[in-house]
Amino acid sequence: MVLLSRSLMACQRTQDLANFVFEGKKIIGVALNYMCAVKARNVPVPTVPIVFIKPTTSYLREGHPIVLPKVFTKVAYEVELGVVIGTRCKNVSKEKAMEFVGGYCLALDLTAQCNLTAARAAGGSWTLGKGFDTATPVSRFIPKDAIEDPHMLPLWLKVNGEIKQKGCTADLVFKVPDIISYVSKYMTLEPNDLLLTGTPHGSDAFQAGDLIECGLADLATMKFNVCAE
Ligand SMILES: O=C([O-])CC(=O)C(=O)O
Ligand SMILES: [Mg+2]
Repeated sequence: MVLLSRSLMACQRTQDLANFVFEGKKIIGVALNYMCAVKARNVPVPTVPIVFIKPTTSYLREGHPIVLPKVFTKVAYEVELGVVIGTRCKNVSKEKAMEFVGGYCLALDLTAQCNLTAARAAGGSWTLGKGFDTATPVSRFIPKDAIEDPHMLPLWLKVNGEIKQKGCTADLVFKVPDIISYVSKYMTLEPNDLLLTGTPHGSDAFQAGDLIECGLADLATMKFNVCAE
């Protein structure tokens, strides 16, 4: 009988679950969407949302570890408010956009920084650096009614018990209706599609063996062990 280490078994279980059916058809992210992150990077404030797509195979639920791909040397955590679309929509105005929200979640937009830098330098896409299996851990679904105002929510992230990110959605450059309205000019949003609204200042690299914990107001917390592929 072959004896497997606990972390190897965990990785294999996660790989089996890479085919998790994500109930939406897409995960859409917005980059550089917190004023504190824009200031920290010393870049101009975006004039339109910087939008990217992550594959649904990157989706991960609590109870399974984040698996860092061998090909990346530096993967960063990014804690984010996730917005779950409730009703199919296209070309919606900012005024009507909130009608199409079904709920929310706490999410991580894990990002291989080395790959992003290379991709940016080449003018290429961020697909691989943000799209690997397990790159989008998400909490349980938070019903829309549980959140009166999605732009007043504190969010935080700890690595091995040490606080690394602390922000508030009041600091978003583009608010939830701005993002829905903007993206829906280009593509139909469908029920359960997930929008990642960007991360506050403080995103940095983590590694195998780490414990990542994060929270959104008093609405959701989640934690993930990290293992190497
Ligand atoms: O990874 C990045 O550089 C951009 C991003 O997703 C964010 O700001 O949330
Ligand atoms: Mg992000």
